[in-house]
Amino acid sequence: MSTHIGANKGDIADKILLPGDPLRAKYIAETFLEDVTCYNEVRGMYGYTGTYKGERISVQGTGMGVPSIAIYVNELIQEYDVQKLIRVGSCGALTEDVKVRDVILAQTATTDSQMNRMVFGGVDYAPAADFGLLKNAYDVGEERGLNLRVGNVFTSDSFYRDNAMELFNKLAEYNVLAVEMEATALYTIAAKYNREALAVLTVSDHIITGEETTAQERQTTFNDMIEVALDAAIK
Ligand SMILES: O=P(O)(O)O[C@H]1O[C@H](CO)[C@@H](O)[C@H]1O
Ligand SMILES: O=c1cc[nH]c(=O)[nH]1
Repeated sequence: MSTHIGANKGDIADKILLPGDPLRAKYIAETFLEDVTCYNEVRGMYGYTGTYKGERISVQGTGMGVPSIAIYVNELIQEYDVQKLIRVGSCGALTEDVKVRDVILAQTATTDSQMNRMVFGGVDYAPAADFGLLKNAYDVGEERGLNLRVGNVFTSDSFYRDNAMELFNKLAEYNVLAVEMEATALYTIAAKYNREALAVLTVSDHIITGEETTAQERQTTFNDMIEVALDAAIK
């Protein structure tokens, strides 16, 4: 057991999907995996291991925000030796050319989180996706005919902020495609331990146009995102 994960060594596969919502972890395990076992219920942050197309793979909820995902990613790497980590999350679009239901592969993650500043002092470290995983996910998405976008996302330390549009318009001007809350931490911690990481994100709403997806649409596009992530992980 690690501090926040109630699994024994060996219970967790070397490849893992990481949704923010633990109930999305349950949905992924029940819908896409076979021979599933639940290895974690600590804090209701469900974790499951099963097989996908014959390959062993796990899925673990991370909670929302940098401090929460950082706990799970640190423990998954240091205590359970996980090698490939793919976040599967939702995001809000910032640029006009990104549409709701699009799937975004986060090539890098701009952030206002203090996490890297605590490590690098005055240097602005640029957290980046693993190129092999990014390429796999892009190829898989293309084969499926999905409208995939690749680029910079903003990992925000707060969901609600004063004068949000001022910042969001500036980020859009610099071609930051969308806002979410975890990718930067995943990429930085994975880099520290020389592991492969990627964030695959579904656009659930558009910050600029106000467009939103219905629950049914979110389900369908989440399925596209999950299958891209699963196929990229085993490719
Ligand atoms: O859908 P998830 O993976 O939780 O991701 C997004 O949704 C949450 C905010 O509603 C934040 O965690 C953000 O990153
Ligand atoms: O607008 C959004 C949508 C999902 N996640 C976020 O952080 N913001």
